[in-house]
Amino acid sequence: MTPDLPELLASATPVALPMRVRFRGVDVREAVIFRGPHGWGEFGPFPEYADAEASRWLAAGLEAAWGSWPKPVRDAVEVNATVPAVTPGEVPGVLAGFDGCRTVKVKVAERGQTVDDDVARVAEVRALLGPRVHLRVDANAAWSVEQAREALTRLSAYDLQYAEQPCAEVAELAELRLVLARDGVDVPIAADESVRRAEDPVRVAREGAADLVVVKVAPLGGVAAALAIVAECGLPAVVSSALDTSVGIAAGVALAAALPQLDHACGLGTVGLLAADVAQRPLVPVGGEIWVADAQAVVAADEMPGMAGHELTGERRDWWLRRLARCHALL
Ligand SMILES: O=C(O)CCC(=O)c1ccccc1C(=O)O
Ligand SMILES: [Mg+2]
Repeated sequence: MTPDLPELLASATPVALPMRVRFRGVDVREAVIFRGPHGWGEFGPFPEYADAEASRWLAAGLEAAWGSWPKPVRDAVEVNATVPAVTPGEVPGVLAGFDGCRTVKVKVAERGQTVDDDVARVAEVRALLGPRVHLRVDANAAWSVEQAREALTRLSAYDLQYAEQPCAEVAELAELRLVLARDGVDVPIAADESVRRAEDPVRVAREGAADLVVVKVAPLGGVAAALAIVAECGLPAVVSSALDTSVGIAAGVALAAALPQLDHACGLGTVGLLAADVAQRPLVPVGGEIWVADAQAVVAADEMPGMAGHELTGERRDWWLRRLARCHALL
């Protein structure tokens, strides 16, 4: 499943895709796209990640291009809209990129903002979409237990499906679950960073610190590895993206399609946050779903015409190719 380095470098193309909306503090998403005998793969660990962590992202890309994926057990995957930490006025424009989505994830606890900003954003989504849509929030580990208690108590007025990674530590998540239960605040807790960036991705489940787990193919080292982690966790799973191009999203769809049980919409609509994509037919939700056959078609395509005009050059290109080589050496 692992090609030698020259074989990998032969097709490796570092690209930079502009974003429609700033997300995670970035407005250009960079990644390397390559092609193996089975199709296209993506390597796009965030720039600040060290090589050991980034090499798992490479393993996932190589699984797509040189390996294979488990058999799908469903034809389509329901997808959520993802709303970055924008102002209420920007919410309609963001939602317009997510056709037919009946679940919305709203980013909260952005640095430099307040709980009032979060409440205003969540209230705007609820007001625009009505009571039938599922709303979840994602704090990306930014809150203390006390801050999470206060924020989620206020946000629970808008009926939340769950709160994703409200605090950083497993022990904090466990404590928060007890505090919310004691207060009668009905907001389930999902673990994201506690799974994808942890030494032991199953610990959060073992310690009863989450009601469900968010799983991402690239940081967990591939579809097969992520499937095994979900099985070991024994909790409901939500597949999410790492802000990938359509190539990485296709791997997420493969995971979501192979899970024995899938009861929640998945965070795989994020191509809608990009202003450009590599694929001929970008893998965005239609009617709130992505079809597994469409994801398979992206990976098997002969060409990635969207790469044209977005190839990195010079220092940035060299940086990505050197990083790719270092991570390859770690596999
Ligand atoms: O889950 C989603 O709706 C979209 C993906 C997403 O939020 C995300 C994308 C890139 C990096 C981190 C995250 C995150 O879930 O924290
Ligand atoms: Mg998250």
